Amino acid sequence: MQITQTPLNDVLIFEPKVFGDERGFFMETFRADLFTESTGVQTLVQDNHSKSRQGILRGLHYQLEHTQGKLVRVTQGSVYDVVVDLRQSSSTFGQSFGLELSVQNNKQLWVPAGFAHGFYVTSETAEFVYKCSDYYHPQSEVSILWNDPDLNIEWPLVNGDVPALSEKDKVGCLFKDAPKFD
Ligand SMILES: Cc1cn([C@H]2C[C@H](O)[C@@H](COP(=O)(O)OP(=O)(O)O[C@H]3O[C@@H](C)C(=O)[C@@H](O)[C@H]3O)O2)c(=O)[nH]c1=O
Repeated sequence: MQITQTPLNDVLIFEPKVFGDERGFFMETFRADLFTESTGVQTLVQDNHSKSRQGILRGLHYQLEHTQGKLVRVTQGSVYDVVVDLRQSSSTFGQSFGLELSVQNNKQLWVPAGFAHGFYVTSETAEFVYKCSDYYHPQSEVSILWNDPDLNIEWPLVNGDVPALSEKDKVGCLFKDAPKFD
């Protein structure tokens, strides 16, 4: 497993070593020892799996209570994945970082607690799988608008289209009005 830093504090990329042979491939996708050593997080308690069509954008989400760190990856297709640092004490507060996660590159992104997270599906369909450090808490969930003018995220929109959003994400809040972390 190769672990690399990103431009945002505490956001890490995990790249498993892939062993290919005539049968196909093998890779370790998660090891608690390496994970805890590099993130400081002891336990991941919930696994999620979603499937989306091309042009779907989910995000930018976070929970104010039961704040979740998320170890995210793609098991089919490709997405553009984005994180936003909402921690006012962080030197990268207010900055975003995006990268492609795909079944080809096998990259996993560690999204620490205190970040908003979202992704846009660039392949025909994509399956998205992630482990979370705390449980779903819809009462404290916040959605920030994908096209917030202050964040100015460069989504790689297919054919320049407007992304398809859930009703909740259509009425997301602006970054400037979003509740932040200390
Ligand atoms: C996230 C989640 C949703 N649900 C339910 C609620 C709802 O009926 C249905 C779909 O929920 P949503 O529309 O919120 O799903 P989705 O838009 O995929 O939400 C996810 O987006 C990405 C970007 C994240 O970072 C995740 O943490 C999560 O917020 O699934 C759960 O039961 N448990 C969960 O953990």
